[in-house]
Amino acid sequence: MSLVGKVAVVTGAAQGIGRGIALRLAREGADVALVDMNTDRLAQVRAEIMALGRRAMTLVADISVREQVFATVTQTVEQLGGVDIMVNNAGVAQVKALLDVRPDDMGRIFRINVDGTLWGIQAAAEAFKKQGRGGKIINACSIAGHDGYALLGVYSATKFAVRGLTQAAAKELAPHGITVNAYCPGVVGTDMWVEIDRRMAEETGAPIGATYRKYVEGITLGRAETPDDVAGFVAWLAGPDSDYMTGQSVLIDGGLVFR
Ligand SMILES: NC(=O)C1=CN([C@@H]2O[C@H](COP(=O)(O)OP(=O)(O)OC[C@H]3O[C@@H](n4cnc5c(N)ncnc54)[C@H](O)[C@@H]3O)[C@@H](O)[C@H]2O)C=CC1
Ligand SMILES: CC(=O)C(C)=O
Repeated sequence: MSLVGKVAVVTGAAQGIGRGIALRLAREGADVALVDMNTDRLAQVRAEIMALGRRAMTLVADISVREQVFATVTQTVEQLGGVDIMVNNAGVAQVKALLDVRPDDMGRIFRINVDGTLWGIQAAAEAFKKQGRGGKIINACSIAGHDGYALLGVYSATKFAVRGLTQAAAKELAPHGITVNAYCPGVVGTDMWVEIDRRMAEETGAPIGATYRKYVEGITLGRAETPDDVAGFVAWLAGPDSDYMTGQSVLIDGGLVFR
């Protein structure tokens, strides 16, 4: 257990990849503050973590609102005694042809995926600097932050932006002992992909399930990714073995994209 005595904040922790990360960090010994807008599911994840013998708290917040993100970190420090790891995981997808995108389509997804990630970086960095013992910031990127995908163009743009923020923050925060990295999953069978598949069907006329199957067929390891596949890597990024790594957005996708 590499994270005993550490406190982590995980956004988008009520389900999917965020839930998987929160549980894995707790299994590695961390206490966890769970941030999301889905109150009921947050409470379930909190109960799961407490059953593992770790402390857990829930914080209902919209990560696109800067003050709310700062409040989650402040409350974590007050209630769990500090903060060592910030996982900026929450994000949303959007399926739309680029030529159909209008100004209203741009705002929300950028506010959540890009602004929300930056507010998380800022809030964590402020707390880490005050504590004076460094810290780990870990952002959710995607294969779509390495390649642009048809009908996922605006989403891809947000994830390329996350890579840029990750690199710049790594450079700005290194003098404070803070590392900043990102994980880039491939096709993880969460609610996000159920919705992507449904919207792809609407946009292309493909049957429900066909887009998901097509993406999965491209995975070298021959199966879709699970939240646990992502969580193990994030736990490594959160732990001491990644201390010499910063500014990286690492593909953890079963061999879907090769770089
Ligand atoms: N599912 C996949 O195949 C992949 C997902 N990702 C990224 O991983 C992250 C997690 O994805 P999934 O678990 O699949 O998604 P999901 O849709 O299953 O879960 C996302 C969670 O984030 C929360 N959330 C959304 N907007 C929020 C906001 N403004 N404030 C607070 N919480 C908010 C939702 O309530 C939900 O609990 C996202 O950043 C996504 O872009 C990256 C690559 C692949
Ligand atoms: C949801 C996501 O990032 C992809 C490209 O599958």
